Amino acid sequence: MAIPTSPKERNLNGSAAVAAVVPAAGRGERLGPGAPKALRELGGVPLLVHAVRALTRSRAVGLVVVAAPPGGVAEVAALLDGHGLAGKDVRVVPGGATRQESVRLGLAAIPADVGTVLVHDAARPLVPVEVVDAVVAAVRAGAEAVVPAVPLADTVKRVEPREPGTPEPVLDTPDRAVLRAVQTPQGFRRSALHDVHERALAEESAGGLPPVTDDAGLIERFGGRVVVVPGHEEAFKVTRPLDLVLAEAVLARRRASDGF
Ligand SMILES: Nc1ccn([C@@H]2O[C@H](COP(=O)(O)OP(=O)(O)OP(=O)(O)O)[C@@H](O)[C@H]2O)c(=O)n1
Ligand SMILES: C[C@](O)(CO)[C@H](O)COP(=O)(O)O
Repeated sequence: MAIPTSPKERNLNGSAAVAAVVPAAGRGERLGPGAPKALRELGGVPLLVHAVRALTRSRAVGLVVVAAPPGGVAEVAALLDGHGLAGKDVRVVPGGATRQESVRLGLAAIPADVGTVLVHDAARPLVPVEVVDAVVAAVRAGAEAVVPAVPLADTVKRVEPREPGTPEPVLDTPDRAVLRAVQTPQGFRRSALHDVHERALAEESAGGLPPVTDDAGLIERFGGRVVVVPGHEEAFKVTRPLDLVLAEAVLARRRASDGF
């Protein structure tokens, strides 16, 4: 799949019109023992490189800030340069102890005049560029926060959690028609995302709420509005070993159809 070389969109002063934060500092415990998940390979290439390439295929994305495992900034920067991303505006900063903190640290490295920010998991290596562009378009059309999502294939039940292996009482079965499985990149008006991360940080010192699992959750927590746009089944997150098997199959199918 060729990466278009069209010029990136810039603001009047030449800065990136859209910037993306890629939280990549997780350990990947659910994937099993090994390197940090972002550095695990898919088709011989680290997941992080696939994820950054997926973002840079969008003409709109002019800057990518990667939140790397703490202590791994130089290694990640060298890795990205070694995979043909040296010419792109890709910066690397140390991530944090949670995904929320990693995003906040990545956001802090984005110039103040960038108006639209994406947040995309390094663990979602195969997101099609059409999803990236659709999220950007929805933010540009006025949405404060936008998440790509897909309908659920399984029924979902709310339970009373118990220790692993102990049967869990079912509380209810939400109507699947009103549920969506949320993906990334999530898109935001930069000011909105910055404000909610700062508010969450301020509340943390006062024993605030637990970290959110997605950035749109912070917008909701502080009363903002989030809208869903269609995601894509290939934008799944590599979390467990079977996900890597699926990702290899998807990548092989793409390479076969693209002739390389
Ligand atoms: N402290 C953290 C934790 C997670 N992430 C990133 O957030 C994304 C989604 O998180 P997840 O899939 O949970 O990754 P891990 O935390 O690495 O996985 P696990 O929970 O299995 O350890 C990943 O790209 C991960 O690198 C991060 O930047 N900083
Ligand atoms: C942000 C996310 O990918 C949306 O589904 C998801 O919440 C990340 O969860 P994780 O446990 O940090 O992987």
